[in-house]
Amino acid sequence: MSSFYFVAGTVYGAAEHVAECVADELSRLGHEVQWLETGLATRLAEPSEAILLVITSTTGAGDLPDNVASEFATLKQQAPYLPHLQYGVIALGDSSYGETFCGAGRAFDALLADLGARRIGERLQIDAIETLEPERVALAWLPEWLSAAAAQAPAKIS
Ligand SMILES: Cc1cc2nc3c(=O)[nH]c(=O)nc-3n(C[C@H](O)[C@H](O)[C@H](O)COP(=O)(O)O)c2cc1C
Repeated sequence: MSSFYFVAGTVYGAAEHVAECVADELSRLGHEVQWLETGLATRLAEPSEAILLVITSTTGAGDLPDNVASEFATLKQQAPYLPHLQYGVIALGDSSYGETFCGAGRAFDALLADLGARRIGERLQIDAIETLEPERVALAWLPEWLSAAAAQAPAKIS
């Protein structure tokens, strides 16, 4: 069994639904999921075997959803060094927004990398123009991401 921390940023619920579907699948596979809604910087700085999965939509002009914006700001301000942390990112967006496409997911990815964390696999970007069922895209991506996790973090995936 492996442990995953989940952070879900959402405005209208699509990213939250994706996160719930992915969490259900990880639970079904026997893994443990812990949702981090507050105290993100403190929890991530603690030594842990948990792998972080950030699932977030983008709002405004490349902005973070309100429900994760202050946690993100605190993480950036406290800037804990996170070399023990491995993470993945599922970014929901809409490519018709042009340069701000999936901006919130990209911002989380860049901040975590700046803090010394290591991303597992590639960031998944789900375009609302291409699918009405983002959870299907995420669930199709998950096995490959878990394989990458097993290759990159064998001690953490079992
Ligand atoms: C007001 C508004 C602003 C948005 N701004 C962006 C944006 O800048 N970049 C982007 O990629 N998607 C943008 N989107 C698209 C959403 O990220 C996308 O529809 C996503 O699936 C919504 O997920 P949610 O229901 O979890 O919030 C925007 C959507 C709305 C309604």
